Amino acid sequence: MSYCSTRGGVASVDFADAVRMGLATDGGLLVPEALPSVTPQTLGEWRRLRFQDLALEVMAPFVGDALPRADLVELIDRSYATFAHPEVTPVVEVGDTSILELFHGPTAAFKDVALQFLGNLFEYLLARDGGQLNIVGATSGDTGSAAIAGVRGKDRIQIFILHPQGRISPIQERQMTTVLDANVHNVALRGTFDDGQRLVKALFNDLSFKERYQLGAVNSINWARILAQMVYYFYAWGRVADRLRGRPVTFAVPTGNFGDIFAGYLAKRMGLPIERLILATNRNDILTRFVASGAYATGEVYATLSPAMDIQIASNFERYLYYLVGEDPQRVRALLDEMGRTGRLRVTGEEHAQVQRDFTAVAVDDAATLAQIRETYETTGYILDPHTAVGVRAGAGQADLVCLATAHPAKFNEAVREAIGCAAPAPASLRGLMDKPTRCVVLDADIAAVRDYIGEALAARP
Ligand SMILES: Cc1ncc(COP(=O)(O)O)c(C=O)c1O
Ligand SMILES: N[C@@H](CCOP(=O)(O)O)C(=O)O
Repeated sequence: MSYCSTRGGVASVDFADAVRMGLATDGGLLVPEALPSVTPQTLGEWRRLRFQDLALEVMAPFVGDALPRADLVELIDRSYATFAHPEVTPVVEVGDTSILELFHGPTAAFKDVALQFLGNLFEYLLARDGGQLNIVGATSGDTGSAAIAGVRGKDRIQIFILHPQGRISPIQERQMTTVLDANVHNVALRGTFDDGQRLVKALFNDLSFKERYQLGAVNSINWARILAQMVYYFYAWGRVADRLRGRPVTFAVPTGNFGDIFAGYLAKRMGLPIERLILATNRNDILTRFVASGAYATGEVYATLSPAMDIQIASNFERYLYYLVGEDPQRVRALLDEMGRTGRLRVTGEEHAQVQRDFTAVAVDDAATLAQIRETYETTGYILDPHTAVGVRAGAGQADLVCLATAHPAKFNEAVREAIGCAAPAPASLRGLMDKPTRCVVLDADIAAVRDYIGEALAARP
């Protein structure tokens, strides 16, 4: 399997190089040169596989010859052994809604599904091929701690995580800043998540800096993130397939950077019978407006009760554009140039009609988020986290629905308390964090400040 860039400047890269490259060197995002198809017969065989065996089947064609199959098996088994649930990502019935629980990993959010795997994959590639990796990532709260948990204490890896100061939940902040391993560097940025993501991309686009410091990516710009996230769409379908009796499934996906729902989109393109993908946003509704109007136009970022989705520029939107315009890199470049010049881009009427066939988009504000947490609790006793509540609300009334539960509610107990008057019990991984010592620096959202900090931190290493 080979990978190419959405902007046409990189081609024929194998899986291992795609993972190491992170952002493509032409500024685009790496995508498979051809997507494998899954036949109904294969789906039938996959239906009853346990999560780890299914992960192997889904991932193997994308990994190709870059890793021996036995090594991939070992990586997958080790990555999911850290999950607290034997099924890894179970589907539970809550009233008449199926909830795909993605929060049983070490940091209690869906990011663990990909980042436990990616951390082990980086370690494997470095041990096999040599070299060092200096990870630079941006987080709106969950990627950061999951990435840190994936690589803390690992040889040959340093990790720098930028989070927006004061814009993530207290628990999310502590999950990162209480990790005191020498290879972990937390930065609170005076700015928004979008500022952090812009800086990370600027550092990757500075090719001499990227090469000199051997930068690696843990955000969903890294293809391995999307690949690992595809697995649970197949898994969830397998869990509900008997009940559906041949009807296609609909997924509701709380969306910010568009990585999670994009994985579902690719699963559908591969042949998974998905009727609708419901794109659920909070008040930061740039994607919802795009689906409604065909115009993607940035606006102000609002702080909401689902802060991990307080995002304007969704990284993986570029990957979707690539498929929407018929895998034409020139067209992708033209649309992105328009975006760069004017702050907005517009697709054609025909493309817009396709967008509306691909997604149903719903924006859910904080009041409706709280109402959903309350309603679900009162009718079923189940506590939703605010991001999941956005998805459940957006999917209300849809038949054959599976909602992705992207975080454990105890990560957002301020919102949970406001909704139901009590807190969600915390899993062991979230207990005691507020009493631990922390380490973090505060920087301006300025490329020179971040570049200097990384250079100095790496120079100071023994
Ligand atoms: C809890 C939670 N839900 C949903 C999302 C949105 O996912 P994505 O950015 O892949 O669209 C995020 C952040 O990515 C998150 O942390
Ligand atoms: N919501 C995310 C934002 C980063 O998204 P990613 O999927 O590209 O890593 C977070 O929690 O950090």
